[in-house]
Amino acid sequence: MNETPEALLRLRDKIDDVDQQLLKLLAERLQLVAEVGEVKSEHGLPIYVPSREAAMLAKRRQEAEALGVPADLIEDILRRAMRESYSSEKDTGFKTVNPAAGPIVVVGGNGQLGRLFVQMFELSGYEVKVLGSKDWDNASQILQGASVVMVTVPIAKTVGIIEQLEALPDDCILCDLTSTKTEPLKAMLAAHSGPVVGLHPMFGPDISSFAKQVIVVCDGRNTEKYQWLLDQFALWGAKLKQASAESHDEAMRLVQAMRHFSSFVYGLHLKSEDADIEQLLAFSSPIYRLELAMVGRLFAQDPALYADIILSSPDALTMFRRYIERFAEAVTCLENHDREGFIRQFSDVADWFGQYAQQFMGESKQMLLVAHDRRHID
Ligand SMILES: O=C(O)C(=O)C[C@]1(C(=O)O)C=C[C@@H](O)C=C1
Repeated sequence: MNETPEALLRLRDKIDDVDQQLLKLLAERLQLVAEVGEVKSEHGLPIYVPSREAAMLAKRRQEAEALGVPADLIEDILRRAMRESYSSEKDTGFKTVNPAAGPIVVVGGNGQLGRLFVQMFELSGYEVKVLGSKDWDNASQILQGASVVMVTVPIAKTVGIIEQLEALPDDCILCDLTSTKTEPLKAMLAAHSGPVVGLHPMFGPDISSFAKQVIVVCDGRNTEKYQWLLDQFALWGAKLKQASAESHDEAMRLVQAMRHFSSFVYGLHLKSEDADIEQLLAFSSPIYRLELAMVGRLFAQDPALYADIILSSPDALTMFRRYIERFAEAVTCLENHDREGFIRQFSDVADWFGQYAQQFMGESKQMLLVAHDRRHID
């Protein structure tokens, strides 16, 4: 075995020194960000400030280039640092947008998503009560004086639970976090005569902060009375996207039902083919590794949740049938060795994607680079 040359050892020592200086600078940045968090929670300013980020990144990129440092390198580092900023600033707490609000009741607040909202409301200075499955005997007491009742229970139970809510204070905001919106919204409007809003957080409970996370908002009734709740979410850094319940549910057919179902079938196919995951991993290209991660992560989660998400999506099954037909047609095209036909269809789809194809090419390239950085090969 070759000895490590003395010159290399000396250079590595110097690199260690530089990395330690970087570490100290990062610690200093984190400390400043913690102070920013204090100032923001005192003044009620949002965690996420896209204009500041864009201006700062543009400036640093310019300065990097002047120093012969790749601009993408400093952007990667700063974006990663800002992810820490979001979660650090979250821990300092948030201004209470509506200090006069009575208790916030989270129905299903012991579930994972429920717990996340309980934590965020508490960090924002509200009194929070949980109405769990074992608390229904005391429901009227728990709901007394509530300013918000947030329903976050499994999809299949949502409408039943909403119908079970009785004696809500007239001006209390009734909202839900279910991943379908038409039926829950209808049920909420029927159960309550006060402000109603349907919400769908487009993320799972494992996020470290709400910064840049999307919440779909479907108006039910009395927008002006629930606006403070949306303002509170915005302070957490969330991006609110207004939609009708129907258009939301239609989009979810593709965003959720189709997405999860095709991952499920691909997993089923791998299992049925008795694929050797070790070998697939060893031979995988970066994009296949990402595909395995995307499919495999489904099977680390609750099957009942996915069954409910897929089954609750209106008309998803008829769409799956159309998908199978297209799949079969595409196979037939190949069986017929119709290379021209395949290329023609490919080009038609490419035209349909238009400029998004290039955009997705760029985005996925970035993801692949990050995934590759994390790779360790012995
Ligand atoms: O400058 C701010 O407002 C911050 O909160 C700090 C910071 C950063 O880490 O630089 C973090 C989040 C914002 O989106 C912008 C910048």
